[in-house]
Amino acid sequence: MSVLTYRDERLFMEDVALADIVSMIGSPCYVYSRRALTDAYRAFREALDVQRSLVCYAVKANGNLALLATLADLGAGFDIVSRGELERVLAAGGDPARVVFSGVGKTEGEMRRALELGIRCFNVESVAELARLDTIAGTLGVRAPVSLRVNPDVDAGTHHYIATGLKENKFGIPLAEAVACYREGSRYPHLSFVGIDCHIGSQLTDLRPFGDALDRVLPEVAGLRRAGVALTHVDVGGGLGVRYRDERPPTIAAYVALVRERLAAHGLQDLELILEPGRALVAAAGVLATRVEYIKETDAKRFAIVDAGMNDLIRPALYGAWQSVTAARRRVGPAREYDVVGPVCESADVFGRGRPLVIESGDILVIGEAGAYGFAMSSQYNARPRPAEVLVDGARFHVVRRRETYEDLMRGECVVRAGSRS
Ligand SMILES: Cc1ncc(COP(=O)(O)O)c(C=O)c1O
Ligand SMILES: N[C@@H](CCCC[NH3+])C(=O)O
Repeated sequence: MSVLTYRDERLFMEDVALADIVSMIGSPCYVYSRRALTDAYRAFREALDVQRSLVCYAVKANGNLALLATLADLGAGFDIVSRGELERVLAAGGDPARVVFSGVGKTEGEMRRALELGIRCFNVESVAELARLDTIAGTLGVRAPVSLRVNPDVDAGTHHYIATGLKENKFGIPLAEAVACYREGSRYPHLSFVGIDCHIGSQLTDLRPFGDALDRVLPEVAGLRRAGVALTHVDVGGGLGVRYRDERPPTIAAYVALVRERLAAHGLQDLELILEPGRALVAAAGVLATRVEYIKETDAKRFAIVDAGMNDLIRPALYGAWQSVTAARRRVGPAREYDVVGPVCESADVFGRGRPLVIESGDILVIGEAGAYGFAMSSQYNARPRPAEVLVDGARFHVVRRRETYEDLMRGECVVRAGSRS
């Protein structure tokens, strides 16, 4: 957890003690490091330097406006999958001309809004979607920029819930069918085929599947070029993994080097390169801080019951994902093993099993690598208001999303008693 360091006995993010944040704004809370986010973005930019390129942050990983604004200010583009994400990008000052729109189920309303704003490109995932986009662009009197998301039928070697590049997955268009669409592009008078896109899954810790996918897709791009269909960009999606426990994911530099080497091998180095990283930008920049409410010992187990639950961070419950658990105050004494569990009424509400800790009730625990798919996947299950989000910036911190209130829990609802007139 390089974003965190102990100073004396206290755990710091940048120059702020996590326990100080919690004592001021309460628990649980997500805490993000602006420096870590900026460093990760710059690592992509530096690796890409010599190639015309655009880093489109995958908003789904964490759509907090303060993080989006940080990335927009650095010049990032954005990969969105819904109108809601588009509105977030706009609210954060993102440039629609740097937005790519992915997703298998874009509605008419979403397409219309994105066309009116003049987004960079639609990553189209089916022939039916092509037809719909063509019609809507026609009614608006514009040409929609299109990149087909192809499904290369490659095993990403990741958790099967987050693998997207196999032919049985719902994502993308089979390669041969996509090639036919490009060749018959004139059938769609209101579309302009500008790029090709491929995203095979998330949390990839090996370069090989990325290389395999490129080796299937790029020869087709070269073939299309020979046939007179000149695309201007290749979008390689996201998916670069991070280290949660003992994984050894490739560095950003090694990943970018592989992509550039494959483009050059197929004579496509002049194409613009688009990337859609999510996790690799934000996972390590964030933690979830939570207080130990109770320590409970039974014949079978010792539990640390914390005030965050699976509704706040679902990855361990949903994927069996391992995330680090560290005490915000280092105590001396023998470590004991705890199952770190939340208050939610589900046996899956476990953040970690058998974790060695030296803690007392009231202590703050810090769940690491929680910046990606943490708050973004949170819910109010068990009628639990969602946590606050905080951005650390050097020695200062800002609440960038206030904790939800009990009024927030019931917002928009009303009571209708039997016999009421509508
Ligand atoms: C189309 C698309 N692009 C980008 C991403 C971001 O993936 P990751 O967070 O693994 O970089 C995803 C999510 O897997 C995605 O579905
Ligand atoms: N939610 C997943 C990643 C999904 C990626 C979505 N395309 C995770 O936490 O690992």
